[in-house]
Amino acid sequence: MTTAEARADGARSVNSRIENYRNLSCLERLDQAVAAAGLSAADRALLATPGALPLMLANGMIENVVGTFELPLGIATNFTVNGKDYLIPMAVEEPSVVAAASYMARIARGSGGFLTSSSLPIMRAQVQLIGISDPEGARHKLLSARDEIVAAANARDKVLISLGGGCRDIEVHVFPQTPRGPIVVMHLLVDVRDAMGANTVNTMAETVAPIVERVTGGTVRLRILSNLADLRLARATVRIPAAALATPDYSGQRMIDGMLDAYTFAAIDPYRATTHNKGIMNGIDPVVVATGNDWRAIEAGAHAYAARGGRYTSLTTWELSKDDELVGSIEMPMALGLVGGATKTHPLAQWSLRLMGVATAQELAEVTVAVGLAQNMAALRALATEGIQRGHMALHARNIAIVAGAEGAEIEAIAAELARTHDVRVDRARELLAERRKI
Ligand SMILES: CC(C)(COP(=O)([O-])OP(=O)([O-])OC[C@H]1O[C@@H](n2cnc3c(N)ncnc32)[C@H](O)[C@@H]1OP(=O)([O-])[O-])[C@@H](O)C(=O)NCCC(=O)NCCSC(=O)C[C@@](C)(O)CC(=O)[O-]
Ligand SMILES: NC(=O)C1=CN([C@@H]2O[C@H](COP(=O)(O)OP(=O)(O)OC[C@H]3O[C@@H](n4cnc5c(N)ncnc54)[C@H](OP(=O)(O)O)[C@@H]3O)[C@@H](O)[C@H]2O)C=CC1
Repeated sequence: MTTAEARADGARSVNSRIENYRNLSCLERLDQAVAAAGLSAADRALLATPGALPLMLANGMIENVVGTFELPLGIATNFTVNGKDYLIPMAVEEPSVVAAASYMARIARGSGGFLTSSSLPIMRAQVQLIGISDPEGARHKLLSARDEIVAAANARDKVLISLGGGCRDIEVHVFPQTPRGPIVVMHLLVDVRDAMGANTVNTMAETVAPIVERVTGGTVRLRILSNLADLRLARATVRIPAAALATPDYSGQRMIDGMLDAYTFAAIDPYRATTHNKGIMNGIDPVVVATGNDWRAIEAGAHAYAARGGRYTSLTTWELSKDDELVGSIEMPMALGLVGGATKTHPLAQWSLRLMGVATAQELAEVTVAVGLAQNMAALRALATEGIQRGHMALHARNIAIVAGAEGAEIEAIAAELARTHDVRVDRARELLAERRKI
């Protein structure tokens, strides 16, 4: 099944624009999301009841388990990607991330939302070869043995082959001079379908190692995937007319100018690019975590890709179209799975995937980078105008109120006062709490 066919197959009609969502109670938000996404009563119960990850399951996931560590799970609203609406699960500890993504998605849906594409889910596995005096000769021998190597790799994973995946090709990279002598690295290029693919390709790399040694006469050392998944790219673009960005204080054109200046700063300066990309990962990591995927792998791939030209730069680009629209784009590795790893073990990972209604790992990857682009747009918009603190600190104020000891209705009341006076500090929150409790 192609990605497009799978999408049509899994098509369902969701309206991700839920008015007044922020002002509902947690249970009311859950009910609205369950209704909007057509989830079951069991799906509602999974979230409504504490302990979604039973200790017995957690104990089977990692070692020396003593409990579970919970994070808030929020839902970003308003997303339209390729004409289809999505509710986005985001597991994250940082305030203002979910609000910012939802806000930019609201602006973007006015001009059609996000358009995305992706390459096939091809992962690289590396087989390191040492002890060879003629590295170029070894390269040629390996390329001549390509068919045997690919066939041996594919013999290991019948399930993957039956799903249309498998090892497609090899590459050979030569490092003629290293402190340890010449090193040759063979890459297996494997279509891993709907898996993240690490275990899949690692197994293949270990399987073909004896052939690599026999063909070259060298010694194999490492056999492991590369997290620089530069053949497994997901892309998103968004076009925003100036009018959609205007606020009472900033015209749309002034906003675009500010955002383009902010982007250019990230494009030229690695110190700024690192923070800019952190802002992009603010959107991506919460989706990766919520769907049970390996966020270390995604982070490693993202930053290596950002430095691929030998200079660390922005993962997004922002331009002015000839119609004076702001055009944002993102392209980055996105090795996400719908199967494998914790995606099938963690009940909330499965819940999150059902909420999104994604049919393939490619669709998940594309929606996830769209969230990253939205998040970047939010940060640029805030930074280019009023600064990050007003919007972010107003939401962070609730954290500060909790740290100061506020409970129940006190939390919103103290947070509102901290935000109103632009004085979001724990000692101020303690003063306000003491005053309130005296009354
Ligand atoms: C925070 C906002 C959105 C407020 O912005 P605002 O103008 O106060 O928002 P609003 O009250 O006008 O609401 C607009 C929409 O935002 C959403 N929204 C608004 N508030 C909520 C809320 N409480 N709960 C849920 N959704 C919320 C919601 O979608 C709402 O529309 P509605 O659906 O209501 O019609 C804005 O100031 C913003 O986008 N700021 C940027 C925040 C941000 O980037 N946070 C990330 C943390 S900072 C960081 O780590 C990264 C950084 C910044 O360093 C990266 C970089 O440097 O590039
Ligand atoms: N450097 C890194 O990033 C590393 C990461 N990891 C970890 O590896 C895990 C991910 O590995 P991964 O290989 O995805 O997981 P799994 O090995 O758990 O799952 C992949 C397997 O699932 C089966 N499968 C069933 N349906 C599908 C489908 N539709 N598409 C593809 N495969 C399907 C396949 O065969 P079959 O049924 O025969 O198994 C496939 O080999 C993560 O937990 C990650 O943290 C591990 C090592 C290193």
